[in-house]
Amino acid sequence: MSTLLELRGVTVRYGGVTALDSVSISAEAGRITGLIGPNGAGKSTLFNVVSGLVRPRTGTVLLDGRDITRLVPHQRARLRMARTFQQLELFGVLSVADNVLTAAELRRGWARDNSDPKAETQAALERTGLLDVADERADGLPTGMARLLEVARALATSPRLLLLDEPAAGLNEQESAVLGALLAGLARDGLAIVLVEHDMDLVMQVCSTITVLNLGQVLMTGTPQQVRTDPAVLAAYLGSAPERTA
Ligand SMILES: Nc1ncnc2c1ncn2[C@@H]1O[C@H](COP(=O)(O)OP(=O)(O)OP(=O)(O)O)[C@@H](O)[C@H]1O
Repeated sequence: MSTLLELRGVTVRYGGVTALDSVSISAEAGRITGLIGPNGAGKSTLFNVVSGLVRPRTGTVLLDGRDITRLVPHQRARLRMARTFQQLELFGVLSVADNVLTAAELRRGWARDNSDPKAETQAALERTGLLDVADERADGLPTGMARLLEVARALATSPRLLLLDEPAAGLNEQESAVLGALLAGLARDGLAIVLVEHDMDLVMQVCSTITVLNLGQVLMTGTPQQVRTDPAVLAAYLGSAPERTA
């Protein structure tokens, strides 16, 4: 598998707070890379650095070997990276299908190919199991489906890198399992996925590699099994998430 995304020595400071301290992490095509850590560890900041919303004080962001550190967000999106947010960012009054179509049309606007936004929308809805609710208003969806819609919208831009910020927040066990199966399938199709998630069962099940951040630093990078049993990780969580699944 080839490395698609690489961060090298990325440091971000907000005033006196070091949100990321010389962080290096990579994500490969065809794999789900987990990014976990206690609240305030720097996970959202790292996503902001990758998507271009925050410029690092030092360090480099590479996509497919190309230095994209200085590109602004829309330039990066055109390089086919998509992101979902912790807070749902749907257009509530639009239908499920129109939420996805909006993204597919945006993509059509910048991509120089003859993709059909309607067909892309259909495919994304089918992939995420939302065809049956295509005509419903987005703000009427239960949380589980709304999270899937966020993923569908990201998929409609035909990404090769997908950044997911807590996609399982508010989902029950069964919905998380559906999401996990969807993400595993997307990775099998070649997508590089970076998953920030507090649902440790999901993270441990679908990720091939996990990086643990704590107070802006990489505590460790390893397989789920290595992370689950690492004393420093357990200490950082002070008896919370990871060891529950051990
Ligand atoms: N815009 C900002 N201004 C000042 N400090 C910030 C800003 N954004 C984040 N921080 C600080 O940077 C650190 C990292 O925050 P970040 O939101 O990246 O962590 P996180 O791991 O995503 O946390 P959570 O799991 O709670 O979402 C925290 O100390 C946070 O208070």
